[in-house]
Amino acid sequence: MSAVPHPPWRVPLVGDALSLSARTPAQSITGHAERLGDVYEVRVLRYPRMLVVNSAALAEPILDDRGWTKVNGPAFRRLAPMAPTGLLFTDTEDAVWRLAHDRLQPAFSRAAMRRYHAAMNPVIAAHLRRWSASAQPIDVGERTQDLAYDLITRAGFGTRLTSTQRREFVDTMFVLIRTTNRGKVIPFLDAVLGVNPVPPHAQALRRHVEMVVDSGSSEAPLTAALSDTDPERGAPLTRQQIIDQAVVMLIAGHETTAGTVAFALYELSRHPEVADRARAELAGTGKAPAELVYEDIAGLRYLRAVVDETLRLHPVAPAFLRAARTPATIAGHRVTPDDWIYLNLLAIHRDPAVWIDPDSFSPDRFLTGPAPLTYKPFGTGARACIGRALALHETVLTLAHLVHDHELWSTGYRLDIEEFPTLKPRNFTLRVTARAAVG
Ligand code: HEM
Repeated sequence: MSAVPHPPWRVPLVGDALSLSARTPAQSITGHAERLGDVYEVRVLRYPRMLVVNSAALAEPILDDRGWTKVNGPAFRRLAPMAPTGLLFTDTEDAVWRLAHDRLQPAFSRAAMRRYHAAMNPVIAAHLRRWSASAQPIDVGERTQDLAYDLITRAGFGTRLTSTQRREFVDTMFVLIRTTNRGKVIPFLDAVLGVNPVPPHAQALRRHVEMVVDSGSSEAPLTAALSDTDPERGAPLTRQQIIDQAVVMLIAGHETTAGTVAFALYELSRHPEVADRARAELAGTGKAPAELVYEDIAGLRYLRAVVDETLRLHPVAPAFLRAARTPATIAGHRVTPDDWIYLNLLAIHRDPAVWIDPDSFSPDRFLTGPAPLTYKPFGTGARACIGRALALHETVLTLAHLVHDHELWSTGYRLDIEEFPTLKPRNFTLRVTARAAVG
């Protein structure tokens, strides 16, 4: 059995830390693929050995929950103390994961999606009016984040926040991620110290989340699901569990969709012909975006393909981790249940064995048949994203408003991807004007 390749500069005790960028870990892990191939090993300090899987063929069997299970890597481990029972952080075998999952499921049903749709439409229209009222190019990262946070608090919880309150949450979250991410200063310092404290900002963040939950409307899907006590779904959630789930919903439910809308805007601004086709599709509905009802969104197949293609090229959650349930092999290399397997979507989604011309932005590829099994921007199996339907609906609806009512003007931006920890275009600016105002 041959040795598994690894990045250059491996150092005793420190391992491969010198070959990884603490600022852009996912991109630096991917950067080694060209030289090291479809599978290679990364060792960092006392963390388990990690096998990076870059090809669709090697990834496919690992997507099967029967042989493989989710593990939480360093990023999740650092964030877990702020919401210990949160859906994202608990083990599948942990009873609280099943309980919270079953309680939250109705918040993503078709009936719930109809409610989100009705609540989201006016919020999106109001934000976009402000985008196009700006004479200057807008900071897309800031604007998409503000919009996505407004959407999840209003449509999900029925809580109306001021822009200052929204800014406070987003700022606190950034500081929290930055301070828990001490690895950005000294890579993987947590691993050396073996500590995982609850930083002071976590208290401020939890207080904000408590306010969102307590001022929510019982009609709103997430508030209703979290406070539901139907014994059919098991024990009611405790106050701590409710706040933990709300922390996860508010963070996972806005960071990711904001990044996806931002990447879609980046691609649309570079491909005006794609924006024109999406516009033509919308014109075919005979309705303005604000008049679209929930059922109309499923008919916007081209716009949905734009979102699918955006998430293929720019999976905002760039990887997920698995471990073998029993000893197994990957490309002839033995792995044990203690190893971490890093399913690298940045590489798997561009595997030339599966995708024609993989680096080009071509939504049409999603119109010709089902996506390959290894297209997994929302993860897989029991631990796949619970918010997938909401995220897709929200992104398509936002883009519908954007392309129908606005013109996008490139500022010549060159893509630079930030990891925080989800991906987004760094310092991306764009000019957005109302279409009626275009002369
Ligand atoms: C484009 C937007 C989104 C993307 C790309 C995305 C991606 C993902 C991925 C890849 C996972 C699996 C992580 C793993 O296996 O370790 C996940 C899990 C999760 N996502 Fe999302 N997500 C998005 C939006 C949302 C939204 C809108 C919500 C909630 C409102 C949400 C809530 C969650 C939760 C709670 C989990 C954990 C599920 C569990 O472990 O049972 N996500 N997401």
